[in-house]
Amino acid sequence: MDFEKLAQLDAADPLAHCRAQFVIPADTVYLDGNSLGLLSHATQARVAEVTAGQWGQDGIKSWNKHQWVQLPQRVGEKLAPLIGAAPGQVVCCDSISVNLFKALSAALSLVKQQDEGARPRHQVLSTRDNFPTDLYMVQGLSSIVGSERCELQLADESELLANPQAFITEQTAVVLITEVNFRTGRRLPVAKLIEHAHRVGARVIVDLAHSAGAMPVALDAWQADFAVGCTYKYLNGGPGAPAFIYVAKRHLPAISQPLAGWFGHANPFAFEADYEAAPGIEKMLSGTPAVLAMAAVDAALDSFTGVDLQQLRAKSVQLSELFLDLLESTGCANEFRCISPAQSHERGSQLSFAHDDAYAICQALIDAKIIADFRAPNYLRVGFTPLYTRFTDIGLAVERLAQIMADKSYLAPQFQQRHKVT
Ligand SMILES: Cc1ncc(COP(=O)(O)O)c(C=O)c1O
Ligand SMILES: Nc1c(O)cccc1C(=O)C[C@H](N)C(=O)O
Repeated sequence: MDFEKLAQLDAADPLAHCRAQFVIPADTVYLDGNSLGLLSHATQARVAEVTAGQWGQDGIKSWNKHQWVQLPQRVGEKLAPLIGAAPGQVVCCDSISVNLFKALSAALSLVKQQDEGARPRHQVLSTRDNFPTDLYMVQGLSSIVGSERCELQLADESELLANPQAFITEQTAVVLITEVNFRTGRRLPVAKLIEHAHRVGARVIVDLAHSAGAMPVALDAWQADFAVGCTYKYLNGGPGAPAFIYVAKRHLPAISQPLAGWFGHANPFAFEADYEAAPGIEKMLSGTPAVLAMAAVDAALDSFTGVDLQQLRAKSVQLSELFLDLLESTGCANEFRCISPAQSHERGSQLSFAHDDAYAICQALIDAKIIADFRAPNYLRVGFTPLYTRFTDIGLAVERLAQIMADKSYLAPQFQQRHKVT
């Protein structure tokens, strides 16, 4: 491994300075930011301040004094430029799953209004290989409103991309699409799918779980209708950090959502018996914000200040290409089947490899302080977070992977037992 050359790449990296903002686990190469991003020093300090300083010293006064009440909007506005959204369209709240439920209901009622009395369409089109929670939320909503109002229709991802018109039809009410496939890392052409959907009057919900903070996203330019995403992956908001939801401004006056909690009320502190939705994006809120967790997200987003997202994407591609090149040069690439697309523009910020012993290989890698992850049935995933992953890290990861494959140390009994949840 030519570590001198890798050090030169690190020295020339315009984002190299970002790494110092993070707490990097000792002697560890962390390639799992696609599942849980690392802690930043600023986040650590903010959580301490909000806990001891604000909650500890100011108690209940903090809702006003430290503007806890406005956190969902404030964090939403801070996040908006990272996903290509103009102000007034994003709030931070709940989980992706819960936000999907709200977005699905809102999108279906929007299409019903638009179809005015004609037999309302009810199909929600998604991909079979989507992250399961996305599909479960459609199934859950369907069990409440009935399949005549909401019915999940599944398409094979490759077939949908090859022939979108065959799947996105006049019967389609909503297209629910995740930009980057969590298993394969395949990046779907969202703008093109939105165009197809709009042509037949369908609305689109985009799941940005594996996009936000990893690459430029252009929700407004794409004319997306709704979007959801999490903050615990590439945005480094922390375990279980609250998610976000985007609603295009043009839809805000017409839409409503069923989880109509008091934080979405036009005047929450009037404590009125009747619900009146807030006029703006606040109507997507439900209950009290998780202040400590949201404060962590707020601080984590500061590490994107001054970061050019095109540069971020360029580094992500460079890191993934380097991984593939180095793996090839070690001679062990052919032991794996790379299930991620060959072309970098068709990938997110991860690579996935199929191998019968992927679970054990992943455990052996973790034991060697290379943090990757495993997804059933047999995929090894490595994620690249351009803010803190160095080119040198890729060299170390591939070197150790090659070693594990050469000495077959992954066959040791301690790596075989499947007892881990992630
Ligand atoms: C594409 C996608 N959607 C949704 C989720 C999860 O959503 P939630 O925040 O509700 O756990 C994940 C990963 O956890 C994901 O990869
Ligand atoms: N959200 C997660 C969790 O609460 C526990 C373990 C993993 C996760 C994940 O984020 C999984 C992730 N969406 C994935 O791509 O597999």
